Amino acid sequence: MNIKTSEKLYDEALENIVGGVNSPSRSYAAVGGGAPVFMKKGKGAYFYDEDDNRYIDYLAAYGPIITGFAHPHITEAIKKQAELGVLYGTPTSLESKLAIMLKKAIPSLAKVRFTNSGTESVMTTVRVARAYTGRKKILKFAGCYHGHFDLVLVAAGSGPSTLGSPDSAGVTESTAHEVITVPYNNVETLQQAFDKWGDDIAGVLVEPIVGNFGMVMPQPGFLEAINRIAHKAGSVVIYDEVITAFRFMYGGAQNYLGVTPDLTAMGKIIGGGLPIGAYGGKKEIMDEVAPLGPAYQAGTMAGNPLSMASGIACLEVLQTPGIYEEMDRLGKKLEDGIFTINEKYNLPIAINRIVGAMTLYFSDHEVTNYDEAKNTDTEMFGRFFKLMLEKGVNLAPSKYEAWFLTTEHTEKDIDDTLDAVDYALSELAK
Ligand SMILES: Cc1ncc(COP(=O)(O)O)c(C=O)c1O
Ligand SMILES: N[C@H](C=O)CCC(=O)O
Repeated sequence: MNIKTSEKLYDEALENIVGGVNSPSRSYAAVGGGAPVFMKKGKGAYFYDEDDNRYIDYLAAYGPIITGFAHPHITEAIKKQAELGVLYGTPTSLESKLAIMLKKAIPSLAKVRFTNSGTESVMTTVRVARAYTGRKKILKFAGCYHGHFDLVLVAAGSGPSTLGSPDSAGVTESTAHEVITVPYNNVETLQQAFDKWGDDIAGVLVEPIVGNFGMVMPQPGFLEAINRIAHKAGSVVIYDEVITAFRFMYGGAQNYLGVTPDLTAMGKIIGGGLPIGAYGGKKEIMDEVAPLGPAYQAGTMAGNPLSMASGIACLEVLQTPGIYEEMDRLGKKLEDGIFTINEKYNLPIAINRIVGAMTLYFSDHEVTNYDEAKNTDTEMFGRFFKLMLEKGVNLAPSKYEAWFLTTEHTEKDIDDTLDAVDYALSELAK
C-alpha cells in the first residue's frame, strides 16, 4: 500500500505539532511506530487517506461517529446551523432540546449542563461531588480513563497506558494523594478502601462498562456493590458514560444494565462528531452548580449551536427502530467469524463484545480487569494492526481501545473485514 503522502505529511507534522499528533492515542507508538495514515475524507463506514487508499473504519474517531462519516441528516443540520451563526454566547432553544432528549433517554438526569469535552464533564462531576459532600478524595478503578485532568491521570488506561506513562508527569503528589485506585470488578478491595477512607471519599468514579482497557463488562453485582458501599458511606456515585452513552442502546450503559448512578458524565456520540460534553444527575446535587450553587463551571463554547444541532440530529438518527439490533447482529457475525477463522491458526485470542463495540485481545485468558488487559500480547496486536491496515481495515492503534461498528457498516463490510482477519492471522501464525 502506498502511503507516501501520509509519510510526508507526518514529517511536516512532526516539525510543527508536538509528536505529530493532537492526541497521543493517534500516534502509532504502541503498534510498532511509523507514520499514521492521514485521512482526507470519510463517507459512511469508509474513509480515504491522502493517497486515496480506502479503509473500512472501526475507529469511529474513538467512538463519536456511530452513524458513520458525513451522515446526510447530521451534515444537513450542521450546514443549516452554520448559516445562522456558529456561536452566540446566549442561551438557545437547541440547548434545551438536546437536554430534554438526554433526560428522556436517561431518566437519572434530572438536570444537565453542556461542556465541550468528556474531560471537562468528568472534571466537573468530581468538583460537584466534592462540593456536595464537603469531602476531598475520589475513588477510581485502575485502567479506567476519564480524560486528561490531573486527578484522573493516575492509573489511567487508554492513551496513558499505551505510552507507558500511567501516572503523568506534572501531576503533583498532593493531587495523586486525593485519588484512591482499586481494581475494576473487585468488590473486596473496594470495601477495604471504604473501610479505611470512607469518611473522606466524595465520589466513586467508574466507567460502568469499560472502554479504555478494551471493552470490559462489569461482573454481575459489581455496580450494585458500588452503589451500596458508596451510599452507605455518604459518597456520590459518578458514571463516566463518555464512551457508553448511546453506544449500546438509545440511552446509557445505566439503562442497558439497569443500575442508576447519582451523576453521569457524557460526551462523544451526543455531539454527533462535533466537540461536546455533558453532565447531569440528581437535582439536589446538580443544584450545587453555579449560578444556582457554589460549584463553578463555565465555558465560552459550552452549548454551542453547532454541537447542539449536530447532537440533536445524531440522536434523531439513533431513534430509528432496529439500528442497535443490526449493530449487534453484525458485531456477532464479526466476533463469530474471527473465532471460526482462528480454528485454522489456533492463536491465543479473546474477544469482549457488547453490541457493536468489541476488543480483540491476543490472550489465552479472558479479560475482566486492567492487569489482565496489560498481560495480553502487545507485540502481536501491533503486527495485527499493521496487517489489517495493509488490507484496508482501520482499527485503533492500541490494544487498549475498541472496535466500533456504525449504523453504516454492512454485511459485505464484515465479510471483507473477515478476509483481512484471515490474512492477518495467517501471517501471525507463520
Ligand atoms: C470514558 C472516557 N471518559 C472521558 C474521556 C475524555 O473525553 P474527551 O477526549 O472528549 O475529553 C474519554 C475519551 O477520551 C473516555 O473514553
Ligand atoms: N480512548 C480515548 C478515549 O476514549 C481515546 C481518545 C483520545 O484520547 O484521543
